[in-house]
Amino acid sequence: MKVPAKDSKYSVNLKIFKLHNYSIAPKICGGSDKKSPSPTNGTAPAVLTKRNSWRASWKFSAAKQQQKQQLADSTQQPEYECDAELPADKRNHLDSNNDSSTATDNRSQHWADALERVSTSSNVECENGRTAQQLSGELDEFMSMPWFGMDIGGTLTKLVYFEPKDITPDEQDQEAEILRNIRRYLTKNSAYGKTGHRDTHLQMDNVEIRKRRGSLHFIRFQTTDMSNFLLLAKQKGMAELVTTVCATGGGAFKFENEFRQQVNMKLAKFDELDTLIKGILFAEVQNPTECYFYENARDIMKSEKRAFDFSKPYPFILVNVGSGVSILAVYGPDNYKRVSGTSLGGGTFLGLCCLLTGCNSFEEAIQLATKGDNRKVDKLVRDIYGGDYDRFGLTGDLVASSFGQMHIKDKRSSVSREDLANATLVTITNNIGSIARMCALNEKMDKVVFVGNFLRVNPISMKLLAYAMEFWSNGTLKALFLEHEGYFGALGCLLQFNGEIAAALNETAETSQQTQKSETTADTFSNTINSTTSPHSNNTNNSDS
Ligand SMILES: Nc1ncnc2c1ncn2[C@@H]1O[C@H](COP(=O)(O)OP(=O)(O)OP(=O)(O)O)[C@@H](O)[C@H]1O
Ligand SMILES: CC(C)(CO)[C@@H](O)C(=O)NCCC(=O)O
Repeated sequence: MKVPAKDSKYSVNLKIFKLHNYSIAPKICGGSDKKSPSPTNGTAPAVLTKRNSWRASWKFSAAKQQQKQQLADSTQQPEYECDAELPADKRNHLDSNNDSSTATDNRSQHWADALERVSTSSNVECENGRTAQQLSGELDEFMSMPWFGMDIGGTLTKLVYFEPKDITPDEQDQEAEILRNIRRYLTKNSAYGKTGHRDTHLQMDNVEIRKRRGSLHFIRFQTTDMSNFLLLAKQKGMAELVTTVCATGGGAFKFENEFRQQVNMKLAKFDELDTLIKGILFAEVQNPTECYFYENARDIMKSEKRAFDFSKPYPFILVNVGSGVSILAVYGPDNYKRVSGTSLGGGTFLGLCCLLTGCNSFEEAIQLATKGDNRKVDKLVRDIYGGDYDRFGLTGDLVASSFGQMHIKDKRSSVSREDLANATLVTITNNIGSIARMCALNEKMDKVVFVGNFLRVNPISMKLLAYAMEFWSNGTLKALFLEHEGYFGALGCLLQFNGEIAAALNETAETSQQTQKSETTADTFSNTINSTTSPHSNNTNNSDS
C-alpha cells in the first residue's frame, strides 16, 4: 500500500485545536457518572442469524460425502489462498477465533461441492430450477475479469477494482479490447464523471486474490449519481461484457433492476455487515499499518496517530459511521451481533451543516468546522455553573447542551458559519461516542473500532472519539481507526468466496421469482398489502428508529 509520507489533512485540521487555545475537554459522553438516559435513537440488539440458503443450495451433493472429501483435500481454498502464504501469526489470527476453523472447513467443503457438482452433475436441477451447468456458467462468468466489489450506500457508492498485474503476453493478446479499455480507464484516471474519485493513497499493491496477483483500487462516487455511473459504464462497454458484480449496501437491492436493464449486470448481493467485517480482516492482514490509535488522547492538542497491532482483534466493538450508524459486537470473523445504531450519523452532520451554513459538500463542511468554535454555539458546564460541577467530575469546559446558546438572539447573530459547522460536528461525534461507549460497557469489551466515511478527512472527530473513549473510561477503552475507512464493505464483497457467490446468485433468482409471484398476487388481490420478505430478512437489525 502506498503510505502517504505525512498526512497533510492532519496538519490542516490541527488548526482547530490551535484556535481553541485551551485544554479541550468537550463533553463527549453525556452524563459521565450520572446515570445516562438511553440514547433516543438506539436500536434493540439483534442477534445475527447466519444466512443458510447457500448450505441448502448445495445439499443435494451431501450423499457423496467421501468423494467430496477427496476433492476438498485436493482443492485449494480460494479465499484463503493468501492465508496459506501468511506468516504463522497472521494465520493464527484468522484461525484463533472459536468459529473460524469451522467456517474454513465449511468453505472448503462447499467449494469442493461446487466443483464436484459442476464437473459431475451438469444436468442436475438446483432448487431454483437452474441446472448445475447454468450455475457453472454463472460461476465462470463471475470468475472472468473485471473483478469488482461494490458497496452502494445511502450517501456514497464505494467500488473496489482488482487490477491484475500478472497478465501473461498470451493473456494480453486474448484480452478483449473492452476489458483492456476499462482497466486503463480505471487505473490511469483518478476522477470519473461528476462525482467519481479514486483514492490513490489507499491503493493496495501486490495483493493476491484467487491465485491472481495485482492491485486494488478504491473508487467512490455519490449514490445520487448512480444513473450517470450506469451510463458511463454502458459507454465503456460494460453491457457487452455481461458481468456479475458482487454488491452490498442498501443500493444493491434498490438499484438491482437498473443494473440489469442498463448494463446487463447481475448483482450477487451480500449483507453489508458481513462484508464489512470480511473487508476489515483482509485489510488488516494485507497492511501492517492499517490500524491506528491516538497517543496522548487525553490531550487533543498533543494527541498523535500511531500504528496499532490489530492482529489479535477479538472481541471488539465496531462502529460504522456512514449516513447512519451501526454498532456491532464482534467475537470472531463469522460471529457478531448488531447491538445498536443511531440515525444521527454522517448523513445528519452533512445535512444539518448544509442547512445551517449553506455549504455544498462534505469537504467544505469539514473545512468550515476546522475554522470554527463550538463554544460560541453550545452551552458549556461553566455557562451554567460558572465553573466546574465538581461533584460529578464535570469540568467547566464540557458541553452541557449542544447548540444550547442558540435560543439567545444576540448569540445567534454573532456566530459564524464556521462555528455552526464545528458545533454540528462536535454534537454528532459526541453522540456517537456516547452510544459506542455504552455498547462497549454492556458488552464488556475494551476495543472500539470506528470506520465509515464520516471519518474521511476528519481528524477532529477521530481525536474527539479517542479522547472520549479514553477520558470517560479512565483509560480502559481504546478507540481504534482504520486507514481504508469506508471501503471495507466493498472490499469484503470483492473477496466473497465462490460458494457464497453461487448462493447469492441463487438468492437473486429466488428473489426475482418471488417478486414475479408477488406481482401476480398483487394484481389479483390489489387491495392486499404486499408482504414479500427480503432475502435477508433473517439477518436484519431491529431498528426502532
Ligand atoms: N465526498 C463525500 N460526499 C458525501 N459524504 C461524504 C463524503 N466524504 C465523506 N462523507 C461522509 O461520509 C458519510 C457516508 O459514509 P459511508 O460511505 O460510510 O456511508 P453510506 O454507505 O453512504 O451510508 P449507509 O451505510 O448508512 O447506507 C456521509 O454521510 C458524510 O458524512
Ligand atoms: C440502515 C443502515 C444499516 C444502512 O447502512 C445504516 O444507515 C444504519 O445503521 N442506520 C441507523 C439505523 C438505526 O439503528 O437507527
